[in-house]
Amino acid sequence: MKIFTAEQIRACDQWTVQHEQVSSLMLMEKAAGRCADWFASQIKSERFWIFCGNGNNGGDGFAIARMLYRKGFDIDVFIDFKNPEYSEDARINLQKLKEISGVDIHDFRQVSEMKFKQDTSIVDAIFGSGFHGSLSLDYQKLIAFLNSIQANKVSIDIPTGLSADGLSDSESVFIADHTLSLQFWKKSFLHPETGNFCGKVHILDIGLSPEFIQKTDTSQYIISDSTVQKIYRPREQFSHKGTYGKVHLIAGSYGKIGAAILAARAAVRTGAGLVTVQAPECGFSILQTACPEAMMLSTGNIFSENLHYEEGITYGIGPGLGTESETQNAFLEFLKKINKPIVLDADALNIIALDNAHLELIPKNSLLTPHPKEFERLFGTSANSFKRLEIAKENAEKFGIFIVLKDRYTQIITPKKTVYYNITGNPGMATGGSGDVLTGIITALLAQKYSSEEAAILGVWLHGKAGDDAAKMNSEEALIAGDLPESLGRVFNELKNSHYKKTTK
Ligand SMILES: NC(=O)C1=CN([C@@H]2O[C@H](COP(=O)(O)OP(=O)(O)OC[C@H]3O[C@@H](n4cnc5c(N)ncnc54)[C@H](O)[C@@H]3O)[C@@H](O)[C@H]2O)[C@@H](O)CC1
Ligand SMILES: Nc1ncnc2c1ncn2[C@@H]1O[C@H](COP(=O)(O)OP(=O)(O)O)[C@@H](O)[C@H]1O
Ligand SMILES: [K+]
Repeated sequence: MKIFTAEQIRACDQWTVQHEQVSSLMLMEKAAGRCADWFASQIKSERFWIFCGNGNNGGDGFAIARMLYRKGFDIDVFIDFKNPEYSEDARINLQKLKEISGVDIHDFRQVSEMKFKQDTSIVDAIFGSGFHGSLSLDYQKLIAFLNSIQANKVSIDIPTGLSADGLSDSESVFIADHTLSLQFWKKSFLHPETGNFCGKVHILDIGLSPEFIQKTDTSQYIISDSTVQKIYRPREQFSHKGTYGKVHLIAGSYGKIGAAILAARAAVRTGAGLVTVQAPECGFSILQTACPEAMMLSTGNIFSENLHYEEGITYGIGPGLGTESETQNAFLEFLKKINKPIVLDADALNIIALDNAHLELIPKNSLLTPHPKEFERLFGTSANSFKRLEIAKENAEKFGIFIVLKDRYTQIITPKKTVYYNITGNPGMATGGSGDVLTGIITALLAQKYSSEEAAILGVWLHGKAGDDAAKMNSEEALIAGDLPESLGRVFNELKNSHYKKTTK
């Protein structure tokens, strides 16, 4: 699914009005209808306070107010009495609303004097994708007041004060529990500094032109279920373990053998034909007990100093590896021997980060899976996550590598600077060892002859889905990394079923 800028969304809006049998007023009616249906089916409140601005976001708010009133809800609408200028479609919808005697329209400056009943929901239709600059004092006070109220809060299209494309200049931003975004994801929903204001994002299809969407280029995408279904290949009937590749995980050291176990369990559950763990002997008995499906190769006593290289193996290196000087030397020598894509995580990245020259040793099309701190060690600090993404793009291109930048919405950055955001997963996965599982998953997919790009996209999606399945079983709080490989089976079954549904009657 493509992510468009605010400007592209505006162009899509205009194109739809010019090329399809629909006026901008009808489009607003459709958008408002989808929102009103969502409110009626998802929100328990009997009454709504709807705050409307002077542009089309406000227009959506007026139409939503009318529709919710007709559905039997108690509605109060708040506008800016000091500014009588409206966009054409907002003006028409305000007029329609004024014709309904049961809806009270107030100046928003009166809100703090009004009695607030507990089950009221607050709707923010003040500013949407047309917002720029910062808010005047009156609006800042309004947003501060609304943010201070305990209520269910919903933003239409985008929380007021936020920009669709990145950081905004506004100091005050409406804090929503839900954002009903029209047709598209916006980039700002996907980054921590801005996404925190959106609450849960719901994308409502308002039927904008598929032709425009198809022909308009972008370099940023959401990984949708349909993208993953196209990548996924079910297993072949006449296959054997050799068909599904040999994985070697170079992982674990004294006190961190769990990381190797988690990666190994994930690799066997992701369908690799044969999995071997290269680890120090101190971990052998626990590894062989915890994951008997995997074989072992010794790399030392309590840390790795002697790595084994063989042709035809897919390597995933780093979880719990340690950064002893012997391990550093062994790993860097090992890198020089490899000429096909590998997966590098955790301490493998920390060793590379010790010297910029090490980056040159990474085979082309390899996958690096840093969390933000590891990313900083590799490529330097950045002021915010938008700048970090730009640095990631430059380096992915420069070194011909895929960077899997782990976050709430993990970003995959390709050597061509395309960005894929993953939206599966949940905060339950913020627990030690989740990243080790991802290394096992991606390495197993690479071994099964998925391309680096496919392995990254399918891998992060599967990992997040497994997290969602595990949270359903165990709650986000009680989720532990070891649950993730156990959940993969249900995720694969779902994926396989949707694959066959697409190809059979
Ligand atoms: N994307 C689409 O296809 C559709 C979009 N619609 C709505 O239209 C919205 C975009 O409408 P607009 O382009 O009119 O933009 P907005 O309504 O988001 O904002 C523009 C209005 O806000 C004012 N404004 C902007 N920045 C301000 C600031 N810092 N302080 C005070 N006032 C400020 C402008 O003067 C203008 O009146 C979307 O967010 C969505 O809600 C829907 O009506 C239907 C279809
Ligand atoms: N709030 C969150 N929502 C969704 N996924 C998350 C969240 N926090 C962490 N994750 C995921 O969990 C994994 C954590 O990886 P990492 O930090 O390397 O953990 P570890 O080093 O303990 O294995 C990443 O894949 C990340 O995307
Ligand atoms: K809004």
